[in-house]
Amino acid sequence: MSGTGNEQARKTAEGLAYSAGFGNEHSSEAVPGALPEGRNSPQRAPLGLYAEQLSGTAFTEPRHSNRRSWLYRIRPSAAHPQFTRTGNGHLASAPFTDAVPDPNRLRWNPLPEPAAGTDFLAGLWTLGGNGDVTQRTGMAVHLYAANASMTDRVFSDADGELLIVPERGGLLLRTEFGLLRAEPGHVALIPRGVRFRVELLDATARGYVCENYGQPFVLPELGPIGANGLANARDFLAPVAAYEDSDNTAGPVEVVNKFCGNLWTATYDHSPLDVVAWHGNLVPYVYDLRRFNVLGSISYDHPDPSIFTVLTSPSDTPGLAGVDFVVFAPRWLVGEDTFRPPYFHRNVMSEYMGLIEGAYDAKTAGEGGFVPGGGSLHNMMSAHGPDRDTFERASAAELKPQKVDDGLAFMFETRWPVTLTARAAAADHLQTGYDGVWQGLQRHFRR
Ligand SMILES: O=C(O)Cc1cc(O)ccc1O
Ligand SMILES: [Fe+2]
Repeated sequence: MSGTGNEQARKTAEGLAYSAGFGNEHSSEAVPGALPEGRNSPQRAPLGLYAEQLSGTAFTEPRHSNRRSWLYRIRPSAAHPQFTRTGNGHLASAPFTDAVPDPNRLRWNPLPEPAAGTDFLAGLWTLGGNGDVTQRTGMAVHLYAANASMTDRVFSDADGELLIVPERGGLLLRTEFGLLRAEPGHVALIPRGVRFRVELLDATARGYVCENYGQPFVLPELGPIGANGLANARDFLAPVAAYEDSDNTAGPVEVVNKFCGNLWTATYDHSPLDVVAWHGNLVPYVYDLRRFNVLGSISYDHPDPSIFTVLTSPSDTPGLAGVDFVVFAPRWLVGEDTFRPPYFHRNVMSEYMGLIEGAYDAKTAGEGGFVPGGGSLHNMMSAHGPDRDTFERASAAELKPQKVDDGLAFMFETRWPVTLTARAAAADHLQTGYDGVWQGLQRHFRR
C-alpha cells in the first residue's frame, strides 16, 4: 500500500474505542438496536441481521473456561463459495517432520526484508513447532515481515489462536469484532477462526506470531500472589463492533482459511467483516506489555520466569502449559547475595525467545548476538543461561538496587520440543557459532 494508505490506516486507528477486560462478557453494537435483547436467536434478528454463534470451546466445557460469542451480521458466514487449495507460502504446520529435532542451541538474526508488496499473510514464515493441528495440540512459532497492507483479502486460522507480537511497525487489525491497533510493545490475540485483515500503520512491519493449536490462552493463576498482579484482566482490550458493508460496492474479497496445515481460498462477493453487533467472551484482544505488573524477589535468588507469564494455554495436566507467553519487562533487581541475571539451567520445557526492543539481561547486546527481530531456541534439556560476558559481569557486580529497563524480551515456552522447518534449519539468517557465547567460561574451582 502507498504511504498515503498507511497514513489513512494510522488515522483510522487513532483513538479507537475498546471494551476492557480479559474473559468478560463483552457486548457491542455499531448500530443502535442491532443486538437482540434477552435472547441470542430471536425468530427474526434485529435490523434484518443474521444471528450466528462462534464457539472457541466445546459447548459442554466448564463455565469458567467456556468461550463463545454471538455475532449479528449482514450475511451469514455460511453463504460462501467453495474453498480451493492455494500455496502455503512460507507457512508450515504441525506435525513438523521435515527436519530432525535438534538438541543444539540455536539463534537467528531478523528475517531479511521481504519483496515489495508483501502483506502480513504472505510475510508469515514458520520457524517450527510441535504437536498436531488435527489433534488441536501444540504450537508453532512464526515470524513475519511485511511492507504492504492486506487489501481485498482476509485471513482466518482454523488451526489455532494467533498471538501476534509486533517488533517493528504498528498494525491495524480489522477483525470481525472490530478494529484493534497493535504497536510494538503490544500483543494482539486473535481467536481460532476469527477473520481479520492486517493493515500497516508504518512502511514496514516485522514481528513474531505464536500459533496456539491447543486450549485458548488464559491468564495464569495467581496463587499466593493474591487477587492482583502480573497481567491485569482490565488491561486486555477488545474491539467495539465495526462492520464493512461492501455488498456491490467493492470488488471481490479473497478469504484465506488455514485448515489442518494448508491454506484454502475462496472469493466472496462481500466482506465477511460484516458483523454489526456481537456479544460474548470469545473476542480478540490487544494488550500493552508495559502494563504488565512485574513481580520478583525482594530478598534473594532469581525466581523462575513463570513469574513473568502473561498468558498460558493449559494442557490436561494441571500446571503444565501447552505454551506459556512470558515477558521480560522493565523491572528492579534488588536481590542480595544473588546472581541476578537468568541462571544456568536445563529445562524440561522448550524455550523460543524473541526481542522486541533493546537488550536482554542474559545476553550481551549487539550485532551477531540476540537482537530485536531475532530469536533463540533452547529446546528441552539444552544447557543455557548467561553468556560468558554476562556471567563475568554479574558475578562481580556491586549489588545495589538496579533498574533493568533497556529492553523488552519475551518467550514462548512450550511443553514439547520445537522441531524446525527445513527452511529455518537452513536459513541464511541462522547464526553460526552460537555455542561460542558459552566458551571460555573459566574454571574457578579450588579446594
Ligand atoms: O533462558 C532464558 O533466558 C529464559 C529464562 C529466564 C530466567 O530468568 C530463568 C530461566 C529461563 O529459562
Ligand atoms: Fe531458559
